[in-house]
Amino acid sequence: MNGSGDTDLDAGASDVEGGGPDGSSVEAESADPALGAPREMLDVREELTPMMAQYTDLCEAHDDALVLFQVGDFYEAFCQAAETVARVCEVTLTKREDSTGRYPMAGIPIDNAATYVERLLDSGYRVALADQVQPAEEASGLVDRAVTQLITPGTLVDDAYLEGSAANYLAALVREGEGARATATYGLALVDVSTGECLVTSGDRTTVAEELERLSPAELLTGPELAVEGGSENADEAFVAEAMHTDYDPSAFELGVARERVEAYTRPDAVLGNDAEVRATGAVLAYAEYTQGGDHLDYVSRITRFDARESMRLDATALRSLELFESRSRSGHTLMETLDSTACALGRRRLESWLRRPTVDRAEAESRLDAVEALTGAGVVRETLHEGLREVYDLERLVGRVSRGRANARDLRSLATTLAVVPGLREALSDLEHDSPRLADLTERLDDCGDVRSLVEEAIVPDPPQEVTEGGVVREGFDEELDAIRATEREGREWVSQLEARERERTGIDSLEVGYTQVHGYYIEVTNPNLERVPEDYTRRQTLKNSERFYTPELKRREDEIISASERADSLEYELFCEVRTSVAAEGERLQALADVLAELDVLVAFATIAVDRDYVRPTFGASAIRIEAGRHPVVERTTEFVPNGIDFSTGAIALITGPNMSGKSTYMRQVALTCVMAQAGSFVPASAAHLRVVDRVFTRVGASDDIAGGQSTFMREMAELTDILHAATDDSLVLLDEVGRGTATTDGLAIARATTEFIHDEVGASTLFATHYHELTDLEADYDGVFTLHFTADRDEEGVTFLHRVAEGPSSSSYGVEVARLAGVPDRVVQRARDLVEAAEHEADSGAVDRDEAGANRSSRPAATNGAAASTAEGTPHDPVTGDAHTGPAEKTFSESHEGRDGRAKSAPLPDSDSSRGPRDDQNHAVRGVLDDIRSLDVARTTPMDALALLHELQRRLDDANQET
Ligand SMILES: Nc1ncnc2c1ncn2[C@@H]1O[C@H](COP(=O)(O)OP(=O)(O)OP(=O)(O)O)[C@@H](O)[C@H]1O
Repeated sequence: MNGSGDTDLDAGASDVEGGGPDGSSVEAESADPALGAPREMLDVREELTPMMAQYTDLCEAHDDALVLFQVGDFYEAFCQAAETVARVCEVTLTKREDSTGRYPMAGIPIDNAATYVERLLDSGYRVALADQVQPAEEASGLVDRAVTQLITPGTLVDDAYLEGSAANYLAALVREGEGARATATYGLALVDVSTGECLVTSGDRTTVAEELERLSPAELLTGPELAVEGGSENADEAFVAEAMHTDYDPSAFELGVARERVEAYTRPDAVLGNDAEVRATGAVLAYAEYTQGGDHLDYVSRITRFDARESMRLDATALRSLELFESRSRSGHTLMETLDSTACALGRRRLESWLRRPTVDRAEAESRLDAVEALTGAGVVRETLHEGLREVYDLERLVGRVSRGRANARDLRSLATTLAVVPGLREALSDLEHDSPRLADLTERLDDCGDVRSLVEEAIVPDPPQEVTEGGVVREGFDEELDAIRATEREGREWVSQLEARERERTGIDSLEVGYTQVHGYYIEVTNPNLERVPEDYTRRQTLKNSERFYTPELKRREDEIISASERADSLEYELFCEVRTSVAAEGERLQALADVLAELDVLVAFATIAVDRDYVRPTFGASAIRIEAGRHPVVERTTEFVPNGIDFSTGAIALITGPNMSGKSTYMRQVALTCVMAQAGSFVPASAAHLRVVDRVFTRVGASDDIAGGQSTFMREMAELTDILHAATDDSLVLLDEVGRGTATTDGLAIARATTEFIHDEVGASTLFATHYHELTDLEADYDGVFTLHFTADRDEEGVTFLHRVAEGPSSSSYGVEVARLAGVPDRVVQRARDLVEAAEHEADSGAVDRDEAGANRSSRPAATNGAAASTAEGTPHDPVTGDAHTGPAEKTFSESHEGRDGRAKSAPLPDSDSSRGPRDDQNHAVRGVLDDIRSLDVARTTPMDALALLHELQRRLDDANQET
């Protein structure tokens, strides 16, 4: 372990934080008494026993981690660390007493250490395993101990800690460039220490923050420039990562140091990337090395630079609301889980990566789809490939272990088993090579690494033991010297095994027995009554109650021979095993390349199998608008009898969707997005036909109730997300808006919804699905060519409402909100009262509509609509967001209604600063002046986007109020 120098954690950094993987912050490490040398031991340092002095030294050298100190079969912790271990691991707190004092002590059994270490990791600790690195019998006094592994959430390598096959990333983040954050370049590097995968990207703050969220590392290192006065920049919303935050040695982030390290991991002609990328990569590799014992990590041989624009952008909100990897519903199902019919861990990780980053390269998507199509038509081949791939072990992690010198003989046999599968896969694929260039290429790249396989199969026994130092690992015939030693050992044992019969015959003692004990070795046992018949060459070894034990000079000689042969065989076997492991490690790159092919093949086979089993169709890509026929939601259809619904954006880019609650609007919108994600990942899609265009980004603003996190009001959060969408969406984006504007007053909400639709129509052009309970919004269809309406239907009879989950053209007439309330169990009296109110409102609306039509004021003209929110609001009818009922009334009526309080009284109170002697126009001018003054006095440089939004909202409200007062 390299505990000092340039790879040491910055011990002096008092702001080093240990945050739990759950993102919870824990005390600064320097303040956590469980870390570092125990104070009570430091006080008596000179008098400490050698073992306690060793413990103190190791704690001091690894003060970023909780040190677990091997004492025989246990890992021990002392003092405050013991108290923490006892509490977190729920083990007994005991005491250790010596001449210097009594120290709290807690121990965990080494055999079962993983369970306890995991608990410590979950509590936000890094764990340093201080192992005995010298056999106890060789030590003349104190046994040597050293930290052999630093276990941190982002650098896990042991299957016992890693959750399934998912990637586990350590990330480093840096900022390059002085000046405003907005103009700086951010660099992000991630490494999965278990597999050697390394990803690097850079870009502006938003892009990099998004990638950070998308790849969701378990641990995050930040460059020193990101630590700002009063806390870390990571506290800033853009970089909220659910990762443990580690401040690492700043020198590792220095450009020169980082460049040197990155160069050691890349080919001489490799393009290293910009300074931000180099610094982030250098730092992430330095820390990865540090945790793994300080050595270069040979198996990290594929540093992949990527550009966020190469894949469909999906921010954390989109990932969450589309339930790609995490479910928010009770069913607990996700897209990943629904599509995961992969056969091996390699494939599972690749599937996750393809879904997390669907390609925007049409040729790449088409090439994957060609391969899937070829496989859908070849059931037997598919079956053969799937069965073969089921035998494939996690080759990437195996290679990682081999390369770190941590693989045991079983790992090598697993590797050989995996390689043995490859010829069969090649053969199966040879039938399909002509149908898909991609499959042909994969077949070509399927290197069975026959030399590696032969080496392992010749060297290692088929079912080797877990331990590699105790013999029984190397195969007969692999090494002449080993065979000779083993022959000696075998001969010796055979001689001993026949000794009993020989000696019985020679002495005439029928009860004579030959045996062996660990302590005394071989013996000849004679019971007391037969002692006088013992021959002269017997020497007494041990006296028991009823017998004596003896040895002969020949037995002693044979015993020494056997023991020395056995010891020599064990150590020679270990030596040979290590040689084999090193030879395999030297082929790491080839094996990783094979892993890459197997991973991809597995996903393609899985996609094809699912496509056939679930009746998916191959999507086509083109420049024209998205058209999906009889589309389904891939996850919901697994558990529900699903009603297919299509979408056709060729009639317009913006679909306004109305319909009762629970009718299927959200499901419908999500299924369109999921179809695009799946297609760009390379999968067939759940539909009868799908013509798609490559989507650069999916935006979701879905659900108003679930965003209270982050301390912002729901509405603020909703508006912030809307801001992001309106700024960043392009005409290649897909935007899902679910009830935007619901979080505020009806008038404002409708105004915002309308203005948003207009803006997307005029400025953005993105394919947009907008589910809304503001039925007034559907009027926009008449004003804008690009806007069309859809609605969900339901049957209503005396029994109540039956949702048909079927989409149809045009706006809906009613949304049956009251019936949903009834279904949900709202008391009858309330339901009945609500029905009466709805009826009354509908009645009023009907008569109003007649008036309005007669007055010729039924539709706003386009110029009026583009006047913006205030104009739209004035025209819009407040819509009950709870029942969702639509009842288009006369503009005049709506207008006056919107000024009535809940008690029905007109809101005629003057604005606080209005002068009652002034006329309405004066009031309006006064309000406008006030707004202008406020804008002028605003310090733009010091205003955050959120403050600006809030202010804008407030100013709009004031203008609205003034407008209405006139
Ligand atoms: N096409 C469909 N076929 C069958 N069941 C469906 C379909 N679409 C939705 N459902 C089911 O209907 C229920 C309601 O769907 P969803 O949440 O999409 O409705 P909604 O209109 O968005 O409701 P709300 O307005 O209350 O948010 C869900 O349980 C879903 O599983």
